Amino acid sequence: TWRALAADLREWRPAVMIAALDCADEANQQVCMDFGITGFPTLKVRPAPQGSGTLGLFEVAGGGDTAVRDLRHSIITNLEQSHDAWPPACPPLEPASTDEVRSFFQRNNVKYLTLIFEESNSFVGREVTLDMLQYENIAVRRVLSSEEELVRKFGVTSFPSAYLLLSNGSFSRLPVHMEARSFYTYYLRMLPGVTRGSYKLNVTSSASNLTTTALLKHADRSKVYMADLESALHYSLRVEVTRTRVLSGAALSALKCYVALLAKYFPGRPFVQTYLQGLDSWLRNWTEPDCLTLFPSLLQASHPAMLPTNVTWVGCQGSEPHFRGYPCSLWTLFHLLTLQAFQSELPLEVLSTMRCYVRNFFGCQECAQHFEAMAAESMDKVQGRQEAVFWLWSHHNEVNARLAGSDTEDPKFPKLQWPPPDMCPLCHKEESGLHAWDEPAVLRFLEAHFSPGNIDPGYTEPDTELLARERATVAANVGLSANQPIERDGERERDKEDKDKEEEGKEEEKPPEEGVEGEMGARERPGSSELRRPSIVRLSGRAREAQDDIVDLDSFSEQHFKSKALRAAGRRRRLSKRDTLPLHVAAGGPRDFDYAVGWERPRHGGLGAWRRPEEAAVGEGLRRSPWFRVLGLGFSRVDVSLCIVLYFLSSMCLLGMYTFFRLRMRSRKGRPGFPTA
Ligand SMILES: Cc1cc2nc3c(=O)[nH]c(=O)nc-3n(C[C@H](O)[C@H](O)[C@H](O)COP(=O)(O)OP(=O)(O)OC[C@H]3O[C@@H](n4cnc5c(N)ncnc54)[C@H](O)[C@@H]3O)c2cc1C
Repeated sequence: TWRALAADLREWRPAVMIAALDCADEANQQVCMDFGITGFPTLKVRPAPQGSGTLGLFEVAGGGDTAVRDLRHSIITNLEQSHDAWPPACPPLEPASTDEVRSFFQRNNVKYLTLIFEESNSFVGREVTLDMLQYENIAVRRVLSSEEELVRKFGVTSFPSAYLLLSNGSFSRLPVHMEARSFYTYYLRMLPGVTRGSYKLNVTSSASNLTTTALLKHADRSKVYMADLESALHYSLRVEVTRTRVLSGAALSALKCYVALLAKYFPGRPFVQTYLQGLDSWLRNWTEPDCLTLFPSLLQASHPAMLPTNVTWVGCQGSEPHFRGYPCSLWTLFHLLTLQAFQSELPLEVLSTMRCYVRNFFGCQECAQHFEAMAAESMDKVQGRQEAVFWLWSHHNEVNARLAGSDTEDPKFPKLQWPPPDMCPLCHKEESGLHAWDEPAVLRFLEAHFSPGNIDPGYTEPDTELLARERATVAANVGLSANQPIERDGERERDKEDKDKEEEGKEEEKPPEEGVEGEMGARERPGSSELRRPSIVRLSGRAREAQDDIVDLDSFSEQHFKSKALRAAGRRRRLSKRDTLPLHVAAGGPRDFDYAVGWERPRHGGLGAWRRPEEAAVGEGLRRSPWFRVLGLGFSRVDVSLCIVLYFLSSMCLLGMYTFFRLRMRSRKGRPGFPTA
């Protein structure tokens, strides 16, 4: 549709230009967000900027099925409404008056004037005007049927009809076979003396059809690649979800379900799992009034929380950048999850989450509509876990069949009924001369193919490099060099001791909210009218105005890790006086945890399963510390100790005075009694 539209409006340049922007490409994420694109295809009209430089965007229509004619009409209507920013190269589109026509040749140096008589709701006149924009020696104006004087003068009997006026005052009706745009345009372009202008579109080299065909990575199609899965997570959470301007209601629930599912079943690297689990607990509770209190316990998890930010397609690599990639990885991810959830009590757990995700976030709107239609037809009928696996497999094959031979098919990776016979010979059989699937064999194949053991870590960034980079980022964020320990024993320790005391004093003096806010990003401040959001909620430029919540998963990871390091630094400060445990997480030293134990993770362990006893002890201490602050009412430890000492001394003093006076009283009472005898 868009290509047809661009071809149809080619002659309208320079008044109207059609440009395509690939919003599926992460490199265009910002500009697509600025334009408010939440799915594609979407068509936006941007009037040529004038003075103020404001965009003044308005949406014309969405949906690839909209007819080119309707889109063309919408563009004209929107052009006419944008009085403030009339494109400089756009001819007048409003109807001509009798006076204007009468004096036309005195004011314009052209050979021909074409008048198209039409009803007010007709677009032919304006379309032909724009079609002839690049042609010289001719002008086109529309005249409405209500312009009686002109209608009478030209003897117009039907609408639309076109009349050609010459500068000598003679006129004639255009002898066309059909009163239609293309017939008018063709006739006018053939007139003697009418020539095409010299307008040329400035095409920069980047706009030309240069495709960089990178060397294809070696991929074994019998494997599932972790690089594809992590790229899918990155793209879905950081690109696709953040396109949603208002994250509330159904979209928020869909995100929560999606993240909860990932946290539960995604067989990822431990730091990715920690990231997902952290995000899940945060999202799960963020509407509750006390949700933020759960966050500190998460920060005590010893594993760094991280989701790699690079996109690397391996099993989903296309022969050209616009083929395969993300949609392929999303299918792969959900197949994997249906099989990981095989023990789940809820057969629809994965499918309904996928349905919600696709409906709310999947950028390809056409795909989302097709998927929703399939889901509405039969998804609810799924009874058991095995049926859920089969439902996704068979419907994916349905999509493969529909798309085979379409222009979205990568010629190097044709759409097949999957798994093909060479991948799973036992999956195929013949029944009465027709192909049939052997379902038990298919299930066995799917279980093996989408098992964690079949996930190839190839092309993922090695854990050590990723963590080192992350540490460097965190260290930079907290103002330390990557190789510099946050604190060393001995000299540095003693030098810092006094400073520490000071800082501790200051820290203890802070009201309890501030201490917590430092870790969690935000908290309602007493006296502040505005409820501050956790720092993992980013307000995008546009959303900021409307105060819409956009969960910024990048900053979630960053903040999570950074605050963990900050907290650890604080914790270390306190611990360092008692022992000399090095702080490894941010210091770049050997890790005090072993996360590279493989891809498996404790299924039901949750966060606690990753915690070590000493962390639990430290956690206890930290959990108590806010109470200490509350009881201390802002006094430092020194203040409290002095109070206790003074209290003790004054008590002793009182006790001494009491004993002294009591003894004296006794001795006085006894003295007069002696001489009575
Ligand atoms: C929900 C959804 C709906 C979509 N709808 C459309 C649409 O309407 N129109 C459109 O043009 N594009 C649509 N797409 C994209 C399209 O389906 C492909 O994802 C895309 O064209 C890339 O194709 P591919 O060759 O990489 O393989 P994909 O079809 O994406 O498959 C990815 C991988 O999954 C495996 N696989 C293939 N078939 C199956 C199966 N039946 N069961 C299990 N695993 C399988 C293979 O290893 C394959 O490499 C949709 C994508 C999704 C996620």
